[in-house]
Amino acid sequence: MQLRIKDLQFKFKTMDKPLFQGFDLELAEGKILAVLGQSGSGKSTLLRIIAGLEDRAGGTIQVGGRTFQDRRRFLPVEKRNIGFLFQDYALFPFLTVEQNIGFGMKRKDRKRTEELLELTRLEGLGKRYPHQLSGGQQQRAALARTLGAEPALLLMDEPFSNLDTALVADMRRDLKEIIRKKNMTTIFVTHNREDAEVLADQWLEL
Ligand SMILES: Nc1ncnc2c1ncn2[C@@H]1O[C@H](COP(=O)(O)OP(=O)(O)OP(=O)(O)O)[C@@H](O)[C@H]1O
Repeated sequence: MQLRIKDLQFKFKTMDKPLFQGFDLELAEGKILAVLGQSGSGKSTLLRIIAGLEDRAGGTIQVGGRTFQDRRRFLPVEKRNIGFLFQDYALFPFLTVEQNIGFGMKRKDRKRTEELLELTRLEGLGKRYPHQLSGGQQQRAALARTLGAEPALLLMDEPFSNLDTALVADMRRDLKEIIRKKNMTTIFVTHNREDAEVLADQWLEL
């Protein structure tokens, strides 16, 4: 299993009831999990806990054989090697697409940058700045940057919510193909059951 969560416990200070209690989850390498559920059910919080952005969760989290947290340890976010794709793309506006992709890499590598540009169908657009790209291209550039860091797990929070509906079907297909080619273990949050139907191998209702 690429991801193992055992007996997760989590509650925000302001809450009476825990958001997670005795929660378990397993995901095999290369599989795509869709997380669905009503507003406020804890979807984004689950991603934040896995990424190490919430440090008060109980239980065990292991990714790629590494323990992110257990009773004794808590690995900080920067040591977890998690790829996070937000709905607002989070590209650096003052860096070109190539520079954005290079930013995530441990060692700058021209060849790998070119490969990622090709994989995300951005050949020839490497020298552009994010504002010179369409929404779908920005989304793919953000994915290329995230993949450049070779994450052990890819987390996406509502990856399609800022895209025009006309683009969503293409983007779903692109994303699926890219994730499959890279054999990326992926968790994504969505409100849209169609996203889950097209993209996911596994579903989780929170
Ligand atoms: N920093 C915080 N402090 C206290 N409560 C919080 C905090 N962040 C989120 N919450 C609460 O925790 C619950 C889960 O929030 P979360 O953002 O994980 O939900 P979600 O399922 O992603 O919702 P949505 O579908 O609306 O994005 C909500 O009730 C929210 O109000």
